[in-house]
Amino acid sequence: MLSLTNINKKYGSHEVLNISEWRIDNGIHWLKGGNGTGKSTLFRIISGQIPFDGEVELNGINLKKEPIKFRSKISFAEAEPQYPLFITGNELIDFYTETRNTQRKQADELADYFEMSAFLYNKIGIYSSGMLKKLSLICAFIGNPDLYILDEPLITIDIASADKLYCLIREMAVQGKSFLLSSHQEVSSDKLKLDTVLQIIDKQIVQL
Ligand SMILES: Nc1ncnc2c1ncn2[C@@H]1O[C@H](COP(=O)(O)OP(=O)(O)OP(=O)(O)O)[C@@H](O)[C@H]1O
Repeated sequence: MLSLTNINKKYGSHEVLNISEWRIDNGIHWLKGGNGTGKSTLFRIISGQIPFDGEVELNGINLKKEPIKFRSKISFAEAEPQYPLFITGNELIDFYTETRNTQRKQADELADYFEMSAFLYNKIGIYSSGMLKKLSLICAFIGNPDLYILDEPLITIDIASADKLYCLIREMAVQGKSFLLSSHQEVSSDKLKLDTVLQIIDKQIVQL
């Protein structure tokens, strides 16, 4: 499903990742690990957000050769989402709906599901951190990608919302969608059946 080949990422002279070969199949994958090991950097590479040396392929689509097609198959929710504070949740959702070429109905159902509908007319600047996180999760689920990358999806959301997120991930995995998650909190096996648990050790991805 997802493969990385000869990935090298440096910030200046600081080398963060050096991965010769790595691949994962469809499923739910959890990337754990300590602060600064390179999880967010890896996610930004896979989602085409930052420059890097090497090749990334998702279901046979190469990120560098077919960037638009590749991006349509992937969705990425940042650990700490940052949006313009002067737009409303609705305006952000409209943007995602339009760029992902999908119906607004899907986003409305997601907003209801995460109990965010009442806040979507408000400007993002007045959102609480949990509301902002839920908005970013709603945006991540808009469209029909093959792989969802969720960086620290559990931070700042309440227990009920976390349970809803687990439930949504389980349902979508049954439909054949794949997930790459990071979390500093343990992901308990009764909430999610993980296919692999991964960690970045010495700039490489290791399966635990
Ligand atoms: N834009 C950047 N410029 C310079 N260095 C960076 C940049 N982004 C990340 N780094 C460095 O790269 C390393 C990996 O950072 P990254 O954010 O990928 O780690 P992480 O595993 O996601 O950490 P955390 O668990 O704390 O979120 C760190 O040493 C960090 O300081």
